[in-house]
Amino acid sequence: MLGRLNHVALAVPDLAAAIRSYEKTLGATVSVPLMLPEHGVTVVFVELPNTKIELLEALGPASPIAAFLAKSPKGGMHHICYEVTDLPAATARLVESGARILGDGTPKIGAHGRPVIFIHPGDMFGTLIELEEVSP
Ligand SMILES: CC[C@@H](C(=O)O)C(=O)SCCNC(=O)CCNC(=O)[C@H](O)C(C)(C)COP(=O)(O)OP(=O)(O)OC[C@H]1O[C@@H](n2cnc3c(N)ncnc32)[C@H](O)[C@@H]1OP(=O)(O)O
Ligand SMILES: [Co+2]
Repeated sequence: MLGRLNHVALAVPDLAAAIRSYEKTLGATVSVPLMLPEHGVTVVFVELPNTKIELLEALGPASPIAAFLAKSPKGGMHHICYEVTDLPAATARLVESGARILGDGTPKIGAHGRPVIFIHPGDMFGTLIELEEVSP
């Protein structure tokens, strides 16, 4: 069921500062900021040879990142995203196993323009897990 690790997401209190640090200090290639109000985030991707780092800043008062930063003001690891080729089948297996799918339980379109879901961290041993559907 699981494919590649699509990204590791880090919540940051100041995206501009994080971009500068990744570009200047780590010499990274960072995408341009993308505002995604439907997710309550502004996001950039740090390209790595084997996966991506997603840097997330809160967008709007209802942002999940704002809630995260209220508990961890300096930021931190927010979620990891696995690729799957059949999101409906993966979702059905998770629901059948008793895991909670966050939001209204249906996929949203993520930053890559593909369907994503999130699994409640309480049902994944304390880590927020995102699944992103990719073509087989
Ligand atoms: C860029 C677009 C897209 C992509 O394409 O990649 C994204 O990645 S969007 C990213 C932002 N969107 C989301 O995170 C959506 C899913 N998240 C949520 O629904 C909520 O953030 C949450 C996970 C339900 C947490 O809600 P919150 O209100 O912040 O806290 P709760 O009190 O309800 O938390 C319950 C429980 O979960 C623990 N928690 C909270 N956040 C995390 C986390 N990031 N990782 C691990 N655990 C987390 C929290 O501490 C609570 O634990 P207990 O107290 O033990 O119950
Ligand atoms: Co993500």
